[in-house]
Amino acid sequence: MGLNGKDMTSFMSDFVHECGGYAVIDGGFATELERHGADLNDPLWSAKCLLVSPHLVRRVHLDYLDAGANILITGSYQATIQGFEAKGLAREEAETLIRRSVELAREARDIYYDRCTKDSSDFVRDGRYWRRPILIAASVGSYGAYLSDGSEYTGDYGDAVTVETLKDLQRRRVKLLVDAGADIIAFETIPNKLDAQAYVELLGEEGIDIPAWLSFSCRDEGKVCSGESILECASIAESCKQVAAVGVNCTAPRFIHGLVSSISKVTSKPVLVYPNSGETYNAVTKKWSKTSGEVEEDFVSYVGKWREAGASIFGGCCRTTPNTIKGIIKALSGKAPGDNDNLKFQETAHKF
Ligand SMILES: C[S+](C)CC[C@H](N)C(=O)O
Ligand SMILES: N[C@@H](CCS)C(=O)O
Ligand SMILES: [Zn+2]
Repeated sequence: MGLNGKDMTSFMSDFVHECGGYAVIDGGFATELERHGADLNDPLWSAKCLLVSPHLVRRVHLDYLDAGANILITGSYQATIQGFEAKGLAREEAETLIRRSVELAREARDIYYDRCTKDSSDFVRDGRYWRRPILIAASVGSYGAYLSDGSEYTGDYGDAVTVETLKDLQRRRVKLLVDAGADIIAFETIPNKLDAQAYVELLGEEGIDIPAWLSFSCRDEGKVCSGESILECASIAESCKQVAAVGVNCTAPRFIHGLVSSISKVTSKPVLVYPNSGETYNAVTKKWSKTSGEVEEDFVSYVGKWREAGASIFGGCCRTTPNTIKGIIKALSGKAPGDNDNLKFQETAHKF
């Protein structure tokens, strides 16, 4: 059964509360697939693994649950019907793979909970059963992600692309992700206002009955990748009651503090951040390289500042790993996952 508008708006603030004041997203999904040996030099990028190595997708989700994440982002970032059809798959097969992305994350969550129940020393508290709240966020990469030319970092789609073009790409895909049992839609790495506008319209037009978040890729402390203002983009998200959180992902850590401060000025929704490592992506070679002349401070050392600026949901994007997530949790809680005292943060809320 779906949520009503009011519940959708408060869905993530309720979840953050349930988690103990802040929630932790996973880290780079594609990055962890590559660490397990996947070759993602393909127009489908990480979505290739839904087709050729679904066991690895489940494995990566489990890696992030073991690291302590409260939110798993599915492997559907670049999984589109059109993208799979271009590979020669039938429409039905494409739709099955898109649904499968959510099912694999749900399976990982079930395996994780099952394992926790069996190894219950971390699971029983004051004689009662508790389990860490875990959400499945269905990734919807932007139109630029589908193009597979790195334009999620420029926001430049050319004049021929309209809001209708973007909605047509995403419409069926979003419904499949919802029907497969996602808890929330993660519209992510959004580089411009056009994409944001399309998502907000789509949520209303299609009567999507689960909440969504909108997360932008940004070029500096004040602008999304297209050069448009983060304030204007965040305001589009703020205007939609189905949007339960707004924030920034796949952006260099050094810009996040300023971006969170700006976003916090125009929204009462929870602000989420899951930056990348600060490296630069080459869409031709599909490889990352260190940005010349820039030295990133340790990602984790920024986390406290992001929290002070108003963020309450934290994770990592490209080139971050389960270790990054463990570091984030340590920075926020002062303890590593697995420490018993950490139950306040890690194991709150859900009572069987
Ligand atoms: C977030 S980027 C690194 C994803 C990959 C890109 N859309 C590509 O296909 O090259
Ligand atoms: N959820 C995607 C985002 C890419 S920017 C991933 O982590 O691979
Ligand atoms: Zn990323």
